[in-house]
Amino acid sequence: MDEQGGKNSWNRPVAIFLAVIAAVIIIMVAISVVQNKPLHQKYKYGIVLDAGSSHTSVFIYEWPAEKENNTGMVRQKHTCNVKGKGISSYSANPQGAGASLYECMEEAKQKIPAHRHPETPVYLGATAGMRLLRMEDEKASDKVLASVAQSLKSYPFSYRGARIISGQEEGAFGWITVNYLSENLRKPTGTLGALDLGGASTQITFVPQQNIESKDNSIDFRLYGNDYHLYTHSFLCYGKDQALKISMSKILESANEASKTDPIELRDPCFHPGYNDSKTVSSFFNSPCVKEAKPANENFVHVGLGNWSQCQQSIRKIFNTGNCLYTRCSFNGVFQPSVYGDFGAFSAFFFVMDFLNLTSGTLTTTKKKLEAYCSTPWDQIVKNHPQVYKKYLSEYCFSATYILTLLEDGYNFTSDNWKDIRFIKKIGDSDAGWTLGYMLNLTNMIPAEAPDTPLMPYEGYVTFIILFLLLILFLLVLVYFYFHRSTRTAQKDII
Ligand SMILES: O=c1[nH]cnc2c1ncn2[C@@H]1O[C@H](COP(=O)(O)OP(=O)(O)O)[C@@H](O)[C@H]1O
Ligand SMILES: [Ca+2]
Repeated sequence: MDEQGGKNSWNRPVAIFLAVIAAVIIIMVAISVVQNKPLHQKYKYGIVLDAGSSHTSVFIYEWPAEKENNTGMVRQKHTCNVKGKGISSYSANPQGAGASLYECMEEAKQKIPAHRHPETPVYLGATAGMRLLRMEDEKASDKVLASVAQSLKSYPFSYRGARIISGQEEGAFGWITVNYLSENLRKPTGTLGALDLGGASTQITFVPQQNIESKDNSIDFRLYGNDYHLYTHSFLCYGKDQALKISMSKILESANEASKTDPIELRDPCFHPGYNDSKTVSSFFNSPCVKEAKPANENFVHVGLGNWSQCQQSIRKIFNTGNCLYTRCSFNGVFQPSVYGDFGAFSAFFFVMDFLNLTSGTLTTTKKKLEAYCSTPWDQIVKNHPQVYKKYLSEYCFSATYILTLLEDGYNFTSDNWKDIRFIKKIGDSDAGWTLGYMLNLTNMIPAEAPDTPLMPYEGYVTFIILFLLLILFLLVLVYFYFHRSTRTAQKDII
């Protein structure tokens, strides 16, 4: 009896003690696991309106509420294209600019949960169309901005301003967008240059290897603890729509001098053979980019010739490659270091090259394909693409020739580094463009210093806790057997 009693008096309290410890640990761990579980993912939202020269787009972004400062966390949730032309086209009717935003802003109200509306920032940035309007008529551009501001304030979001952004901002924020989306910013690996082609301006931004000789072209950022020294330039009037106006006005001027016919015939190598359309002179002598004297005749006939190499010759005339006061220039006396690294080419660079299936291939094969395309008769082109908006369709030969000339003769890309240009629309779910970078900057979502090591994700945390629990149980079992054995040894010794 004594022996039994001796064994029990050792084992039972130890077993009870260990069981209590195990129960307490299990309960604590269970509470901790339940408490740390993200209830359900909470999102925050931001809205940016890209008021471009040709049209306005509304971008809605979303990101997990607790992860604002991590790279790659913000994604595009929705886009809406505002009906009609860009806001600068409302100069004679400014109220129309604000009213035009109605449908897309109503859509934004539907897409963003109502309880988030008051804290959702909304920004409008206007680009080159409004820069040109401001140059021509500052009062009119102020009225258009006031009209869109008034409209945006009438929505339940947090209005944060409507302004004309500078060319440097447009270039730099495009660069931030593509590098944020490619998750290049927290790694020591290289960055992606940004090439943006709009209707009224074009931007080039990259981290150069050479010194930046003009301070207007230099922008510094400190992002996630890394310093970036960027080269950027925005060429006003060198978007594809303004470039077409300049190019046509130059051909028209010489046609006007030579021709006695009325209306004048504008024989254009950049349009397809068989293309023939009556146009008015005022429809393109209506921009501060066009410097040529306006011909007296109001009407002219636009006749296509479909000659790619002549087209390129005529486009070259709009790039002035002399007069460089620096060690190297792109054109019009603008300093540019040699292009370096990979580039993402987006917006109209993508629309045009994608439509013509020219997004891959060498510079030589690209030129060959384009030559064949430009010489295809207009009726054949229309037959092949019955759905496509005729204005876009008629201009693709010009636009693509312009793109090749800008990249090769303007920015000095060569057949060797042509492959470094990637024509892209999106990275992941989000469009490449300046809007995302603009919002990230204004909401301080890219910190200058790298955030502390991110918290362990929930799944990792659960695994860690389970392993910890197994280890504790294993130790308890070991302790139990240790006492069990020492009790038995003690009993044997007694016997
Ligand atoms: O599907 C398309 N095919 C060809 N061009 C397009 C398409 N969608 C948009 N674009 C062109 O892209 C350009 C966009 O320019 P945007 O309106 O952003 O001007 P900005 O950036 O100079 O202010 C315009 O020239 C527009 O015509
Ligand atoms: Ca644009």
